[in-house]
Amino acid sequence: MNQSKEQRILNFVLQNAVRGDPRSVMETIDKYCSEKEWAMNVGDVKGVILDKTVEEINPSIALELGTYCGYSAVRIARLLKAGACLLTVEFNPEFAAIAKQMIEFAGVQDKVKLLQGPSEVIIPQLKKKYEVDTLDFVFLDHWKDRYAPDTILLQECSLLRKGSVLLADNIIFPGAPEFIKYIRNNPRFQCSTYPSHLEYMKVQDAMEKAVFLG
Ligand SMILES: CCc1ncnc2c1ncn2[C@@H]1O[C@H](/C=C/CNC(=O)c2cc(-c3ccc(F)cc3)cc(O)c2O)[C@@H](O)[C@H]1O
Ligand SMILES: [Mg+2]
Repeated sequence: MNQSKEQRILNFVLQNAVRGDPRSVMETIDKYCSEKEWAMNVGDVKGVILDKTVEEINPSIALELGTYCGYSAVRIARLLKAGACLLTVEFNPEFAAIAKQMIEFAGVQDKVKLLQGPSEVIIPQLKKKYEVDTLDFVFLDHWKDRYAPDTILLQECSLLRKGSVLLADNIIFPGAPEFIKYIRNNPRFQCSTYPSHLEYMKVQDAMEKAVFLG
């Protein structure tokens, strides 16, 4: 049975990146996906916006929705301080298995907990099963029609506190119109937009930052 694109990306990293070096893993994925096969990683351009947001918040506990191959999990985890943790949620078992290997190869496994399952099941489990109090940072990069319902669910589960920061990928392309409508008209969020470009393409995209006001 021939390999999936995601398996080819992982193999390229295992053969070309430096084990234990997160930046080398990121650069190797970016190289493969810009030169050989496009894939929906946040990428090196929007990745800088993600980096700056994570560095600004310096989160103790972060959540990512949509692990995919683990590119942004590695990107976020490499910036986390000692003792900080990224919880990343992925419901596709093949992608979860690939991401697990990617995260371990990069050497950030001690900072990352990969939770396999749909976000609407995992989010309500975060407090009791995963001992989360509130989240400092949430990166939304899963199915775009899930951004709004999951943002509502995070509030219903009391997982946001005054100052919690959400960062959403792809609000221009493919777009997340329901999320934008919800979040920009919601007085409990302070929103700002970061225009950028779609990963590996000369196409406009943007990220939306939303600070929960409590
Ligand atoms: C049930 C909730 C739920 N729970 C847990 N895991 C979930 C989940 N829903 C989804 N996942 C996983 O997350 C990832 C999906 C991510 C979805 N991302 C895009 O669709 C996207 C597309 C483009 C683009 C496509 C085509 C173009 F032409 C241009 C751009 C660019 C981008 O940056 C993009 O992020 C996969 O691993 C899913 O298994
Ligand atoms: Mg994306």
